[in-house]
Amino acid sequence: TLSPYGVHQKHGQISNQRRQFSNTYISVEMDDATGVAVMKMKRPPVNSLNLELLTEFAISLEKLEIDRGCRGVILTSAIPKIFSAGLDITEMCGKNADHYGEFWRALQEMWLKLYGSNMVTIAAINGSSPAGGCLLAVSCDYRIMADNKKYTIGLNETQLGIVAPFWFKDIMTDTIGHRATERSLELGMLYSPTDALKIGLVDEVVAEDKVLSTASAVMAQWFAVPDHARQLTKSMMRKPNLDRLVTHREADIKNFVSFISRDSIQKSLQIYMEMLKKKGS
Ligand SMILES: CC/C=C\CCC/C=C/C(=O)SCCNC(=O)CCNC(=O)[C@H](O)C(C)(C)COP(=O)(O)OP(=O)(O)OC[C@H]1O[C@@H](n2cnc3c(N)ncnc32)[C@H](O)[C@@H]1OP(=O)(O)O
Repeated sequence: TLSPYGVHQKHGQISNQRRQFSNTYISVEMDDATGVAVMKMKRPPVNSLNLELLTEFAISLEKLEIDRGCRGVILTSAIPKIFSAGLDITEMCGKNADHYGEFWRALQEMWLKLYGSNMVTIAAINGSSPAGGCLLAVSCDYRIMADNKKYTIGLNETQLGIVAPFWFKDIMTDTIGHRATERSLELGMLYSPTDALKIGLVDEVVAEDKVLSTASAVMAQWFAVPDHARQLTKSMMRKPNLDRLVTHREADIKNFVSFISRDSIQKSLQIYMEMLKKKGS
């Protein structure tokens, strides 16, 4: 068995088989010849992360983690122009405290599995990726974004009147540095692919039709490093952030539930949702 922190040598299976498994909101295609799984989010219209999607995400990753043929995952979207719109705001509006708690625990669980994965994880960001969408991307080992100035990525929570939790902030800081994170989070900034590349929020920007092929090529480079050495290094780099959430998990849930239940926060989220709906009509 693998713990989120454990280290496990994956043996690639040589075969030409492609295996697929699909849930309601996640589909996975596993290529046994390469050891790479392509995991696609497919929740129209914008891949917003609801309880079901988060649960399926965590289960799919868990399945791949224990699959000895799988050494790497490319995370992408089946929805054109959108990677993920972040957390489903309707999960944080007008529900009761038990629901908020369950939702937040599912988000934590998904993140512990993704960020703590022993596999090589590459985000193929083929569309907009605000807030929780950005969290998914920065939790991967490498980020490739489609070159389209209409797409944005960043932690824009403050624009909704909410606050990115400490573990979002920690990995953003690890990715782009303290000063850039401070400014970015306070202002709730969303970056174009070119600007995201400049600050190191993504690692590469490529033509839209090259995102997946580039992800496969990068995966091959990462596979050239012996798994055990790469995994031990990843674990050493990420363990403090994982431990911090595990240690403070219940307090983090309590804090989220109490914050999101406030009347003023509910009002802010409702106004934001109305603004989104108006924009769309
Ligand atoms: C103590 C800690 C406390 C709190 C921490 C909480 C952390 C929160 C993290 C988050 O992730 S919050 C979510 C932040 N997300 C956003 O701000 C993105 C909002 N969406 C957009 O900007 C755009 O929708 C888009 C993703 C850029 C796509 O634009 P497009 O024009 O293609 O689509 P449209 O805007 O028309 O949306 C279609 C449809 O989808 C609904 N929608 C969009 N985003 C969300 C969402 N995140 N949750 C729920 N629903 C969403 C939108 O209202 C439209 O619905 P309609 O068709 O019924 O009008």
